[in-house]
Amino acid sequence: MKLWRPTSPDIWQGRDDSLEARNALRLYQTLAQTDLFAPKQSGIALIGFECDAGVKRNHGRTGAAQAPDVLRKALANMASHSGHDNITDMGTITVEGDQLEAAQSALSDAVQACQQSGMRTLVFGGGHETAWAHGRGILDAFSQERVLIINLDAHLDLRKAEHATSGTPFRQLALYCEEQNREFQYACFGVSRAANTQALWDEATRLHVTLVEDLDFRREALPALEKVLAQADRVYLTIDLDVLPAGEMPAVSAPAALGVPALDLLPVIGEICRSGKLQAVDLVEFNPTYDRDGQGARLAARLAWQIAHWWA
Ligand SMILES: N=CN[C@@H](CCC(=O)O)C(=O)O
Ligand SMILES: [Mn+2]
Ligand SMILES: [Mn+2]
Repeated sequence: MKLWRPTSPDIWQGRDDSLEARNALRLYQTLAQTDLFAPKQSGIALIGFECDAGVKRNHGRTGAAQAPDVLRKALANMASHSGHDNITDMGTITVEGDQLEAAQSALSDAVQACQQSGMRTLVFGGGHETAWAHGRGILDAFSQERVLIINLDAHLDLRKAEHATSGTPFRQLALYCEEQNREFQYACFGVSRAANTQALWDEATRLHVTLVEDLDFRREALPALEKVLAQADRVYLTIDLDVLPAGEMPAVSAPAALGVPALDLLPVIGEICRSGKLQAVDLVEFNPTYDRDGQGARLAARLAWQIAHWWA
């Protein structure tokens, strides 16, 4: 398949404790690998989207294209508990030069095929241009259902632009829903008023976006979540790692000035996982160039670990 490659065998490696006990296993030992064009009937499809062409177009700091394999490596050595033996690594979609739209179409098609086959999708981006591709795949897979998009992000990513960037995915998904006469159900939690212009804020109001600001997160996130979940059949959760405080997550293109700590985000993520409606998750904007001693990768991998555990 063009624009696709399997994960190299040296990525899924770690410590071997298996002589201590049969269940002393780590994730690299319980994970399966298969080709992207051969989805299974259940479980979690882990797909990499090795792309920062959208970040580049959005004048951001590139480097997110290196994220998928760095995140896989950080996940590999974590202990394998319930849910982790459900993960199948289906390799990585790549982008050729500035051919972002072709890579996004490849990801959308792969996501739709995995979902229609019975798998849920966990995508390691990539810049937030990942979300136009992942979200479109989910909307296409569930064309008769109400799909709620939950974005944990300092940014609204509702920019107007002639072509796709990392700042436009939710505007693109809104237009896609409008073309199909579907309701655009978008909630952005942890958003920073200081990191979004009034024009973007006005666009969010026009599109009836549910907003929970970083300042109000502790008080408002769970009640707001309950409301939006009640009106949805399926949920697509996209986690832009710049929602975290820069001290916890320096490894992003646009670090947050304030941010929402992981320990505040996790109860919200837990509720989403337990809703029974969660179909798709991605972690985006991780940029290894700016990591410190692998701490950012470890935190991002722990979020993925926790989601796979709760999802089960
Ligand atoms: N993915 C989105 N990124 C932000 C970047 C903001 C910045 O560079 O400061 C956005 O477009 O709003
Ligand atoms: Mn974003
Ligand atoms: Mn962001």
